[in-house]
Amino acid sequence: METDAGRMDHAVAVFTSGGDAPGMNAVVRSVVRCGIHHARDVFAVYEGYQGLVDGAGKIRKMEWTDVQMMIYKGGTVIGSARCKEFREREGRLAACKHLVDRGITNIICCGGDGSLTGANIFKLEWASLLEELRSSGRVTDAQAQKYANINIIGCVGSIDNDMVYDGTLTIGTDTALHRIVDAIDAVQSTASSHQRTFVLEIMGRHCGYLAWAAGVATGADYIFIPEAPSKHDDWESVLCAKLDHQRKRGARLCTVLVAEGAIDKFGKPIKTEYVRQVIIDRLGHDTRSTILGHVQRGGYASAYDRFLGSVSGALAVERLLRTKPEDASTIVGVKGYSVAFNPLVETIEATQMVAKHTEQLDFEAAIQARGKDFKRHWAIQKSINRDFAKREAVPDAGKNICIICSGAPAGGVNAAVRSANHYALNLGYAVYAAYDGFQGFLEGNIKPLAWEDVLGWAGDGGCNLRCDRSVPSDPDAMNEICKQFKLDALLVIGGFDGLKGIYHMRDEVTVPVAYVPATISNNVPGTDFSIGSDTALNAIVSAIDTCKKSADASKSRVFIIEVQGRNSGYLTVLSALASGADIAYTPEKGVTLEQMQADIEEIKSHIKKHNKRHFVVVRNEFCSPAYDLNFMETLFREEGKGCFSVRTVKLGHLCQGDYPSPLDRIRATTLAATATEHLIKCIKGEETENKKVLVGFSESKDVVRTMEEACQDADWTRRVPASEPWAWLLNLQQCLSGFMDQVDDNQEYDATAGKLVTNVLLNGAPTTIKKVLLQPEEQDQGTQA
Ligand SMILES: Nc1ncnc2c1ncn2[C@@H]1O[C@H](COP(=O)(O)OP(=O)(O)O)[C@@H](O)[C@H]1O
Ligand SMILES: O=P(O)(O)OC[C@H]1O[C@](O)(COP(=O)(O)O)[C@@H](O)[C@@H]1O
Repeated sequence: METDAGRMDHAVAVFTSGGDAPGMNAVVRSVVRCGIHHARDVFAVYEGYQGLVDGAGKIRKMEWTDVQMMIYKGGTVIGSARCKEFREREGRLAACKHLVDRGITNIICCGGDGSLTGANIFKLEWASLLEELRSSGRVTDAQAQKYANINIIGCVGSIDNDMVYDGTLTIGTDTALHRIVDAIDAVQSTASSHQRTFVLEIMGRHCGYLAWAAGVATGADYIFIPEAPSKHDDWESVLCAKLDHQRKRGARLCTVLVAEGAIDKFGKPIKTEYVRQVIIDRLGHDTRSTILGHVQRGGYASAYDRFLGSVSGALAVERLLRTKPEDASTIVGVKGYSVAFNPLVETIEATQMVAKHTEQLDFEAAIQARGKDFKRHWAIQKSINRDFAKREAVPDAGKNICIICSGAPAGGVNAAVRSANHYALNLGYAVYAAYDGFQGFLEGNIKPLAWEDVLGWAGDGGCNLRCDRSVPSDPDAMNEICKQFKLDALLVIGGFDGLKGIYHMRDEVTVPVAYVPATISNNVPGTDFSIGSDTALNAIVSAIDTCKKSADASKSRVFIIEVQGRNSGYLTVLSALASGADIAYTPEKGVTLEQMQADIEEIKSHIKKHNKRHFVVVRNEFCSPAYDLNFMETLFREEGKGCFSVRTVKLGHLCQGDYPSPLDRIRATTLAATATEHLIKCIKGEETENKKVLVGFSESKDVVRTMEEACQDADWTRRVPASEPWAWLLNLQQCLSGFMDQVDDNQEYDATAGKLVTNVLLNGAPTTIKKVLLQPEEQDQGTQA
């Protein structure tokens, strides 16, 4: 059996297969660059399995520069196809031969469950395919021995988010949500003008995730999904009663979403046109329908999908390097900032079970099999949408919850307020709003917030309750206001300073308080994400895309782009990673003159050796107390010595974004509902211990944490958590951009846990890495992009 060291010279191939999904290009880019980083030959297989079967020019060796300017694009630059031949042994035999000829035994397949099933069949059959080729003389004995094993890793590319696995979203889902939510926002504004009802069909043959998520993000009134049809025989009456009620309470429009594969409880398909006709016939609403179709799969990739594709591709390469012949194939799943490798066969089986349960009309099993979060999140959506006028009598009616927005505006805050408001009202609790943050609260600027008041807030940017940065510090004053307004609980939505205030008064404030983190800086301890950070990332990434394209049209230009974030480099690192920027200067690492000079020299060397035309430096507003944007511009221009031109952009408050992103709306809705649920438990006396909590995310799951737990590693002076879970992504960004500075390689890959959560990319001496990154052009001059 060959040794690990012996396998180091085997090449890696990456292909995209099945339905295309935005973010696939980020996977390809990441695999190519990480493979080269590890001194491997990397091939891209064009047109999915068809390329493997056809061989020849469809399997191309990739160089560093071949994957430039592709991260932002939708679809897949290397093509995808549905290939009949690969379903037959003859086709797979041809594929095996083409791979052996090129010394490829490491495969990364980015596709849906069909593609990954094909990959598994290929792996299981590999030995017999090889033997057939050897016995017929098409490969030599030596080749058969050398390439006796094939390693396969899957990355899930599918806009449907239909994989049942340890991983939050599949690649492409978030971008599809951007397209869907944009379309629904647009439709809602015209629908509102004419008081219309719109029925929209959303993709998802077997999976209702897109319809659910789009519904939550846009505040849709009714959602049909395959896994959870209405329990009523006559769903038409239920739908119409709901829409009628909405209208009578003042809603100017109604939105109904129908997943492509929606069915009723008898398994009969629910078609968009039929729904429209029912609404016209029974309610007489002016009702229109729109089938969004392939628009949902197209367009530029969202920031999250670029992040997801980049991390998945890199970690797939890392995993391949450590795969032993006896290891089963795995699928990469990303949750928060950590990665899980899921067993391929079991994952696909679990995924297919959902469709089977649905076919058998066992919907309880279907929604359970989707994963427990889905069931819970579906229930949250239903609670928010429930018709509160018809609610059963609630013992705690007469209790009041007050919402306070603190800090700076962040995309999704209004969705959080809407969610908390509807959730609480539907359970019989009155909701109050404090205007102008804690300042307003302490001044008694508090008013009831009616159900109708927050209509349309799911997609609103800014902060409709108005926020301010004051930090509360007087618990007596807080208690006095609660007493005066008969407030039984507080829901605070905001950034670091509000949390700090609540944390320090936690024992003195008498009412329960739930804190939902919301700031674009993503600097709140106790959570992986804060509301608003995804909107900000998308705004920044889109601005960098524009600058990159402008720079690419010029001859050798460096853009230095300053982003917000205060003492947190989150926005800097994540936007650099997602946009394919070259250099990221963060407050955590700081920036020295020496570092900038080294980077300038590196830029010059890239221009000479790789003929690269543009460079992007992303700097955080606080990355250096001494070297501001103007200084950097002067330094780069002066030391560039005419080799490149320099332009600067200070994004400032544009980082806060305009309309909140789908992810922020969904995160906000879920967190606020979970927080309100917790407050209600406290009011009811069901929760007696943890009455001051932070409701945030851990590995993308919503979690309720005590203030002590959440704030245990808060650095109160720098206003950041002492350990930032995303910190290792700077290493990945550097690896993928080819600009690596001095790195620390102390952290280890945890083989027992099967998890890669550290800077494993940096194993090996930094100087060697740098050299490897610069080698490809020198090795093979002929393959420029
Ligand atoms: N059981 C299988 N055996 C061999 N190849 C398969 C199998 N299932 C799918 N494939 C290959 O994967 C391709 C894409 O699969 P498909 O189900 O269409 O898309 P997706 O990957 O998006 O689920 C197919 O065209 C075929 O080439
Ligand atoms: O609007 P202001 O008060 O000038 O604040 C701008 C700051 O607000 C933020 O957008 C968010 O601030 P926080 O980090 O305090 O939540 C920062 O990234 C930025 O520096």
